[in-house]
Amino acid sequence: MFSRDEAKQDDMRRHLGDDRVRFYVGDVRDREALFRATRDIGYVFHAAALKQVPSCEFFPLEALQTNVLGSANVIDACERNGVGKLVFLSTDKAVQPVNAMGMTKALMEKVAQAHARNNPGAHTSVCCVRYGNVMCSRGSVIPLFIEQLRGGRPLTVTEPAMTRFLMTLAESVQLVEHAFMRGRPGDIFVHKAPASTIGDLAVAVATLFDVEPKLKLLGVRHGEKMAETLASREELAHADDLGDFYRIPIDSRDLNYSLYFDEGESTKDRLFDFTSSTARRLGVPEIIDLLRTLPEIRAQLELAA
Ligand SMILES: O=c1ccn([C@@H]2O[C@H](COP(=O)(O)OP(=O)(O)O[C@H]3O[C@H](CO)[C@@H](O)[C@H](O)[C@H]3O)[C@@H](O)[C@H]2O)c(=O)[nH]1
Repeated sequence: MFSRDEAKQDDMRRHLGDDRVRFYVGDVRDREALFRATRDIGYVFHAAALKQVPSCEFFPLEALQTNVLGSANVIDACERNGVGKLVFLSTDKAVQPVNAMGMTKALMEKVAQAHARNNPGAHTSVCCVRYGNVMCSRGSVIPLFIEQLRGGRPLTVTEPAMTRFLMTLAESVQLVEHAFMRGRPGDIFVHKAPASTIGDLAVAVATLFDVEPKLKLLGVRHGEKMAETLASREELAHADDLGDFYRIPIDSRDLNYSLYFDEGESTKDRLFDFTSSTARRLGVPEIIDLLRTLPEIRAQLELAA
């Protein structure tokens, strides 16, 4: 476990109570600290990131240093220490990005793909997963809505028609496991997640906690999109459909495009971006059913009972 936050590490150390887990305090910006932490390690899951959209808008160079240069450092440390497999965690906000967080995550994906393309015999195989919103993750909108309900306050909704993909933590872990088991160098894996509007999500959370929903509209925040995209049509044109997932392989052509003149991409015209406004849309009853499956929500419902 390598991270900057010693308090969270301490919580996890107590929670796991397992001396096979080693903890390193450090920052992915620090190459030597990473090098020390990846010694004698078989596999690495790289989740370190600046991930809050508004704060990255105010401090884009901080996002660049952690999300792009830090990720390059992770690859470098893994290569130097002979780590076999590396999975990068990315986000739907990296596709056709409009905010600094998404732009830096898009560049992180490019760093992983360039490593795969430029080093065909590399010891370390790097692939990526792209998440949508993980329901109930720390600092996200569902725990915020619950806190607002508990305080008897209205739910602050940015824009009711805005849509987001909904993924459970269990599904996001499955996606990482899938990439870990099946990923080839440079692949990007995407879960075919359903989506909802934020207005419906707010109503579903209030209904579940048996409160008459009252919404306070905030307006779209810095750097937000009305809908997110998990895979672009250009990517889907050459993606493999794996049932619950798409695998997007690297474009392995070299820079000599004339060699590929005849290949064309005839399927592209028939495809659409996979976005949270075109994905399977969950209505309020379906969102409630999904919320009921989450351990965090169950615990909150027991508290409220
Ligand atoms: O008071 C609030 C806060 C947020 N929202 C909306 O709720 C949705 C989700 O917001 P939030 O939970 O803050 O997540 P995002 O800003 O979408 O970003 C999260 O989800 C991304 C995946 O899309 C991850 O990459 C990010 O790290 C993670 O913070 C968005 O449509 C917001 O506009 C509200 O309506 N009211």
